[in-house]
Amino acid sequence: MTFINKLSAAWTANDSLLCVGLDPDMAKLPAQFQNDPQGIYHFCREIIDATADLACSFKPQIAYFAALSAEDQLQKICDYVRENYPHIPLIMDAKRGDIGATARQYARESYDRYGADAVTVNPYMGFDSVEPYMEWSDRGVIILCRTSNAGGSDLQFLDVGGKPLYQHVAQLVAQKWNKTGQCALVVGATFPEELAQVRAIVGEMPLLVPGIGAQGGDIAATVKSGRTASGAGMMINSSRAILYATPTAGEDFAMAARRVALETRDAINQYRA
Ligand SMILES: O=c1ccn([C@@H]2O[C@H](COP(=O)(O)O)[C@@H](O)[C@H]2O)c(=O)[nH]1
Repeated sequence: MTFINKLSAAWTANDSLLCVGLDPDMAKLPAQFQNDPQGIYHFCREIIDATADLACSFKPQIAYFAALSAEDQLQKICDYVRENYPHIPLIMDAKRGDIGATARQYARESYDRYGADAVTVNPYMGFDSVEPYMEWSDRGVIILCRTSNAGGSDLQFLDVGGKPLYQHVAQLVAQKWNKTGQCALVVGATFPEELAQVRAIVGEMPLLVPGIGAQGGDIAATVKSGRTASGAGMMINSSRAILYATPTAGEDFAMAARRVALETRDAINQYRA
């Protein structure tokens, strides 16, 4: 099954456009995980179990693991998702970008080592830096387009032949690079007008949309701007707001994460029609 088909099935099975981000920050983990050498794995596993029926995808951000030399734990987390929730797409947020020969090694890392269904990549080095990822024909290639951070405007808003660079990237990917139908784009929830522009350019192409939750993106505006005609088409990511939800009376961290994931999934669903 291809990444796009798996994603489409997960949207339907869990009635969800919510992508649960796995960004384990040691300083924010509950105390019991801070003294455990496998604490990152155990924490993420509980988050995954608590939210798997509410998510259309899981997105580990590789930096949080690499910074702590915890790649072994990332590998175990990926194995755990594939074994226990094989119908939920796993997106490796790596934002890689390099010459073709090196790109192929990065693709092997995400697809073969971690078994990810899709990986985020940077388009700045051009098509020959993205093409190697497409050799894995059943996997997804999610290309940065209009990122959620304010500084993204420094380059992504530059005028390129009468339109901003991010629109040029959207057009290039939709019309030229996506020959195999494996591509998706990253567009931040913090820029709903640009999200609508990208949707108009790319048709039904899936969009990974970070920026709700901790970054403050508006859910209603995000969904209205980015949905497809069928009310899907997006993986709307939230990481810190779910991972570090403050427990209320009688809850533990995983129950709190589930509560916030459920509220977020349902808030998104309100605007899909
Ligand atoms: O434009 C982008 C691209 C990627 N991200 C990543 O998404 C999550 C967001 O985490 P929150 O805690 O929900 O803010 C994180 O892994 C980023 O690296 C992004 O925010 N913006």
